[in-house]
Amino acid sequence: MNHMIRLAIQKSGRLSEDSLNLIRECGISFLSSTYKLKTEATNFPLEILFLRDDDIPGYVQDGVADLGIVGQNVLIEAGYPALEVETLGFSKCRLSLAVPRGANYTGVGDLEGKNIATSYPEILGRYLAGEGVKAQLHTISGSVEIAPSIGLADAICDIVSSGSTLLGNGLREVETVFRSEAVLIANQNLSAEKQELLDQLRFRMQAVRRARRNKYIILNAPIAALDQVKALLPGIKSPTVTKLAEEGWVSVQSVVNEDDFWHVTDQLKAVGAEGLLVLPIEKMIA
Ligand SMILES: Nc1ncnc2c1ncn2[C@@H]1O[C@H](COP(=O)(O)OP(=O)(O)OP(=O)(O)O)[C@@H](O)[C@H]1O
Ligand SMILES: O=P(O)(O)OC[C@H]1O[C@H](OP(=O)(O)OP(=O)(O)O)[C@H](O)[C@@H]1O
Ligand SMILES: [Mg+2]
Repeated sequence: MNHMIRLAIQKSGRLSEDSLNLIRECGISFLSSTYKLKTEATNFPLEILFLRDDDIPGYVQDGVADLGIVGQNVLIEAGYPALEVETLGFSKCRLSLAVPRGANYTGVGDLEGKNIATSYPEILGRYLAGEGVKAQLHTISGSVEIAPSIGLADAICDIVSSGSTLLGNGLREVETVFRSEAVLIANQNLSAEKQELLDQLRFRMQAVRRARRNKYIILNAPIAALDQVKALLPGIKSPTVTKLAEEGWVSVQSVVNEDDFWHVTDQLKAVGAEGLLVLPIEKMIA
């Protein structure tokens, strides 16, 4: 009986570093080198395959790999949405339509009858059908942003993050077609043993993600402001409150969401909190 689970990740590209970091932050150790396309973890029954990202959904669907990490854009384009089991919060980007900066564009209807270059004909085709627009799609596998300037297309649909590639190629983003982030995908017919390993991995990944989204905060506050501080820092169950040696003051320890951090800090200071210390959290198990 094979009790090892096989995870496919991108060999080199936008997903690689964050995928490797996530596995390591889950407490899994392994040796990796540029030339080795397969490695085994030393402290978890996990084998890691290093592949082109486009091949990962098909391999997981067929059971060649049990698990994979890919962008939702690649997963949906490949036609296997049901394989997704966990969003991972990195490699966030969008698939957008763009036209030459000077082109007259009033709405998606303007693309009727036009040539559009893309690496995502399935996702784009569905989007345009939903908008009732008929266009000619030219599928190219990379450097899509060059297409209008060499007369290959009137518009493009490709991945955008900062927008610098569009800017550098004289293009203007006009419609968001799809929003994407990295996801963990899994074969749908895993053995009971592999399902158990997947559950363990998901548990660890969730603890890592939760920890990344939160900070540990320690502060001093006058006892008179304690109720307001508690309301601002509810923590996981409730904050820890200990007396300071100085009369009339307490130390409060709690957890705060990164997104709320600056807003909450301003309010804490406004009610008299002092000496705030903020620490990263390594793992967070609810
Ligand atoms: N600029 C970006 N910012 C954030 N995420 C991105 C960006 N570009 C791509 N991604 C995400 O990362 C995934 C991999 O992108 P990458 O450019 O490395 O793919 P690729 O060139 O097709 O790689 P491969 O050689 O493995 O086929 C994309 O499918 C997308 O989900
Ligand atoms: O909006 P931006 O921040 O400029 O990012 C968008 C670019 O990033 C990706 O390409 P990448 O740089 O990964 O190169 P690739 O074409 O080799 O995949 C994507 O295909 C876009 O071209
Ligand atoms: Mg690819």
